[in-house]
Amino acid sequence: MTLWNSLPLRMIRKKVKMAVVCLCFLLALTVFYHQLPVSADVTRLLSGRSAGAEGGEGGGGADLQEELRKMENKIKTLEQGKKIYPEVKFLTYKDRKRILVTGGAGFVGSHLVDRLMMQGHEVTVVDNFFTGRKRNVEHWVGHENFELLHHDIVNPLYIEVDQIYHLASPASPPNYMYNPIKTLKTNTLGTINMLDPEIHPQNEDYWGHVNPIGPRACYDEGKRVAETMCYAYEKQENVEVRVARIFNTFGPRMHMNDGRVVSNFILQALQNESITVRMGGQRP
Ligand SMILES: O=C(O)[C@H]1O[C@H](OP(=O)(O)OP(=O)(O)OC[C@H]2O[C@@H](n3ccc(=O)[nH]c3=O)[C@H](O)[C@@H]2O)[C@H](O)[C@@H](O)[C@@H]1O
Repeated sequence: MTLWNSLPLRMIRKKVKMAVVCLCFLLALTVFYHQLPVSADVTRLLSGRSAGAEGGEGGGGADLQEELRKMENKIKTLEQGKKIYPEVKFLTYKDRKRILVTGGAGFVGSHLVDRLMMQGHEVTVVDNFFTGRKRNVEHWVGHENFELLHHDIVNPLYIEVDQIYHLASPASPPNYMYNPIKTLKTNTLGTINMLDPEIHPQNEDYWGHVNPIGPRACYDEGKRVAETMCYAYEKQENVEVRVARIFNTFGPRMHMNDGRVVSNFILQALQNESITVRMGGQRP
């Protein structure tokens, strides 16, 4: 055995090797760190000095601090569960109305809700979500002027409001024909439940094609009875009533498979299909 290979010397050799490896690693780490674009800013931030103070130009540290402050505020807002809502007008107690919108989670109803909320009113939506979707009104959920109730208007609802917009009803043919009895109940019993006061949609010079037994009768007749009831309440109980008959409304939030003419046309056009015009275009 030579002196070089003796045990103490072998141990010293091992330690020297390890020290060289550690030094190389530290050297590589330092080079890598100085190549990171944020390293200078982080160093400045940690030492509390701005770029301007250090180099006499720029002010990048102050920008970074501003960004950090903004991010902190965002995190705080998220932690507090605060949501950013569309801007609403402020109405005084005298002008602000408590408004109930039945079917407010539906296509037309949800746009009405947007308008009323932005005008500064207190809005309560009642919907059984048969065709409506929470997502149509989710941008208001949690707002102090907004309330969403999962309720079927066929059952009475005791709630004190100044106005009611009554839109709860399946509107597209496949939906209202799915359960004709329920459609009739919603438009008759549901309307009675809401009459105190009442406003509901359907150009008043249109008198329709009356067919009390056809597949669409559940909707048509239901709406007719609902109108008759509204005016009976107006005459007998002095309930202030407005009736709006809307036709073939279309726009954002409409169901793709709504089944009515405009959405059918749009869908067919988008799919590069022929557009279906029934009865020689006499009626949609
Ligand atoms: O064009 C029209 O004449 C129709 O316009 C709108 O209907 P629309 O918004 O197009 O249809 P949907 O998106 O299906 O909205 C109806 C809402 O009523 C709700 N609904 C339906 C049925 C029911 O029993 N209860 C109830 O709350 C649905 O969930 C839905 O949110 C009105 O809501 C209908 O009353 C009207 O008949």
